Amino acid sequence: MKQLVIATKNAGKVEEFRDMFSKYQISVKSLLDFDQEIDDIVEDGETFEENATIKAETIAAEFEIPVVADDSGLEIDALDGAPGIYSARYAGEDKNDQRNLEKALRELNNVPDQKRTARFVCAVAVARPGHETFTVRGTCEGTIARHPKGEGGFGYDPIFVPLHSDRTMAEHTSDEKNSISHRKHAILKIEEWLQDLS
Ligand SMILES: O=P(O)(O)OP(=O)(O)OP(=O)(O)OC[C@H]1O[C@@H](n2cnc3c(O)ncnc32)[C@H](O)[C@@H]1O
Ligand SMILES: [Mg+2]
Repeated sequence: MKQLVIATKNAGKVEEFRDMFSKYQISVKSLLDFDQEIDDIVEDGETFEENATIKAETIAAEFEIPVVADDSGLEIDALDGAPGIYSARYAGEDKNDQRNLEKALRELNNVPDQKRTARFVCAVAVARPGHETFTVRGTCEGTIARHPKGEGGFGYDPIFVPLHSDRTMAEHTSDEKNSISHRKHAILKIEEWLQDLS
């Protein structure tokens, strides 16, 4: 079994990468699996791609191994793309999913249904010692619901209704989410690289 390190401390992301990488015979290790304490990486880039690159290159340099990183978030059109790259800390430094989605709903309180369009964005960076880092981007279009619903997924999933669905992402099974998500679309773009990984 091939192994790949995902430079994330987000357990929800880890589970999705694990599920989606299993078909490539790749087992996933994350920053949650290291014995030593790994400091939080400062994500001070201006784009999802810059932040994914910072995370991947930090860990690839530290451990001299190939690393994949994910920087993702929710862009809400009526909020000019917010929370965007600031999605994790939208409602404060403690990165609380529930408070983040409540804040998004509050901001959209007076926004009518047809103007509640949004998308999930996922930039994936691949960093290897001695190689140029590259990034890909996947998106998932949808709208923001009036109220949170569902128990699946993580983050903003309870308020995001993907296009062509009448359920929130949190009401989708993990297999359903992993077939339409922004993360899935990003991973499809590195499929060849994943297949060639030794
Ligand atoms: O940086 P790492 O350690 O990977 O973990 P993180 O949780 O800080 O991750 P990001 O910096 O990429 O921030 C992503 C934000 O977007 C949210 N998000 C990302 N993917 C999502 C998904 O598939 N469903 C719902 N929310 C998602 C997530 O909850 C965070 O608030
Ligand atoms: Mg982060």
